[in-house]
Amino acid sequence: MVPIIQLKHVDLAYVTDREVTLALEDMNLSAQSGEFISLVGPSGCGKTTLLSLMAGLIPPSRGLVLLHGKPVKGPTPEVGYMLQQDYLFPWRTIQDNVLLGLELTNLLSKQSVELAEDLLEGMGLDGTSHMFPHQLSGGMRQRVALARTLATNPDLLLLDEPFSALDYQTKLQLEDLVVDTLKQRGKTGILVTHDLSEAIAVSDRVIVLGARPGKIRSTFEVPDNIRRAQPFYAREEPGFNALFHEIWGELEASERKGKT
Ligand SMILES: Nc1ncnc2c1ncn2[C@@H]1O[C@H](COP(=O)(O)OP(=O)(O)OP(=O)(O)O)[C@@H](O)[C@H]1O
Repeated sequence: MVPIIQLKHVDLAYVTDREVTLALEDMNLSAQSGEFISLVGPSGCGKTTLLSLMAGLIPPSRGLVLLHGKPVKGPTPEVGYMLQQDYLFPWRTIQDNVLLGLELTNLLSKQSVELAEDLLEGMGLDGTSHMFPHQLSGGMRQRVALARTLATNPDLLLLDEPFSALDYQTKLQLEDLVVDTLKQRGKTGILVTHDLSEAIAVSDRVIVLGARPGKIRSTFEVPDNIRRAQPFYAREEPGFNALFHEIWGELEASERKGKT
């Protein structure tokens, strides 16, 4: 099967008039449709850069980034991006925020309002359509951001630490919601996180990147019993702690290598 997203021998160098920073070197990565992958690694190893490449926000300096087997030429509605901050527009209603992506891509239709209502209901936010972002809690705003990302019906969702600014309870609830929503819709998710237990609880695979220039250091398949459990309960499954310690060891080794 053609992977939904694939990076082949990708280098990414940031060039400024002062210096060249090689953020990624010979990166090879692919995700199959419906998979959920987490990327973990030391600060500055290129995780966000990797998502920016997949989102078509920056082109690779070398190599290929392929979406459904075709080179990524720029941002596309097929790829959704969710960040740590919700970036809702404070002057727009919740409904208008949800519909922003459709509006920007000229895809608004008579059915759009209904779609926004359905998405908000799916996020447990019925009745908020005509409210404004400041009237919602941080967790609710992040749900609106998820609804907005889903409104354009992307095949691939890129998630850059979307839960890290939330309190612990809300974070666990949102992890469940995101995983459920993606599974139900058969979407692919790629999550960047600094929270290793979150990475294991939500993913099919956890990929550990080495210190800059980022490369894949190792890949861990999450066992079936953990994958099948809801993220909240996955943490209690047999084998969870052992896997956590194994990946933690890799992360520590990767950090140490970066400092030598
Ligand atoms: N626009 C840019 N111009 C120059 N260098 C950049 C730019 N963006 C990122 N970098 C550098 O590229 C490297 C990778 O950055 P990136 O943000 O992808 O790492 P990260 O793994 O996501 O980090 P963190 O976990 O701290 O968020 C870092 O050394 C960073 O300083």
